[in-house]
Amino acid sequence: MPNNTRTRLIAGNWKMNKNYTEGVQLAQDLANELGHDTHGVEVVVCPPATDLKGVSGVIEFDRAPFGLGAQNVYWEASGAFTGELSCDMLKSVGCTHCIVGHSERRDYFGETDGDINLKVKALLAAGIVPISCCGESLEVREAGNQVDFVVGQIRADFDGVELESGDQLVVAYEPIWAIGTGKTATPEDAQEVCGAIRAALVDIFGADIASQIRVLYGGSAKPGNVAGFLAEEDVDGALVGGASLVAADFAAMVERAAE
Ligand SMILES: O=C[C@H](O)COP(=O)(O)O
Repeated sequence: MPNNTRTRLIAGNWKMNKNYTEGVQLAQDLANELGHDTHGVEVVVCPPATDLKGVSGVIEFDRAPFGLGAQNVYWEASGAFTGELSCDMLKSVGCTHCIVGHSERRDYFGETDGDINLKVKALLAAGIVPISCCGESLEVREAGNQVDFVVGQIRADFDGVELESGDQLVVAYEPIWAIGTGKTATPEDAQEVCGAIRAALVDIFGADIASQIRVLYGGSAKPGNVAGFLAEEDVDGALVGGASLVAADFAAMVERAAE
């Protein structure tokens, strides 16, 4: 278990996988694998928008021990924004968390730090916990600029953001070169950047709040390597892509986090 007071968090990002029927099935399989006790580890799954209501039903009726997160949100409350979802819509289907700033949204859909800043503020105002992603490209890492780059993202994404407590926000460090590639950062690589993220959070929010914000590692995390990341002082969990699509693997990661 961690030597700090932060509750470990294992979050699954299903990305654009699993239709409604498959998503409900995966949630039920995960509920069966986990049983009713996650031994002090918080678990969240983030299915595609079309699956949210169905997975919410599994959480409610099967008493599944995980929370529900969306993968995206728009900051306006309502109106003519075709294709977008508001915070209120996410809340109405039971979302407690929402991923923002994933590198896939930044790279493929042109999301900027300014967009992410507005999304973080809208989610906080709605009482939804943002899982705010950051991470450097291979080019940035090879130039040795990963810490400066990620701290710059954090400062821009949280500019003007105010928190009352550290459990309102989660940060996920995901080096882009490690996402879905099978190449993982080493635990030491993760700690270098997650430690710098924590220091930046202290600067932005103050030491008390920053000490309670969970910082996750993401990028080819799986049952066989997650314990190494969790052993690092500033890594409080994982944001899991591919391995979250296999109930037994994701449950095994939760088990590792409980050890
Ligand atoms: O949000 C999750 C990350 O992009 C990691 O994905 P991955 O575990 O498939 O590498």
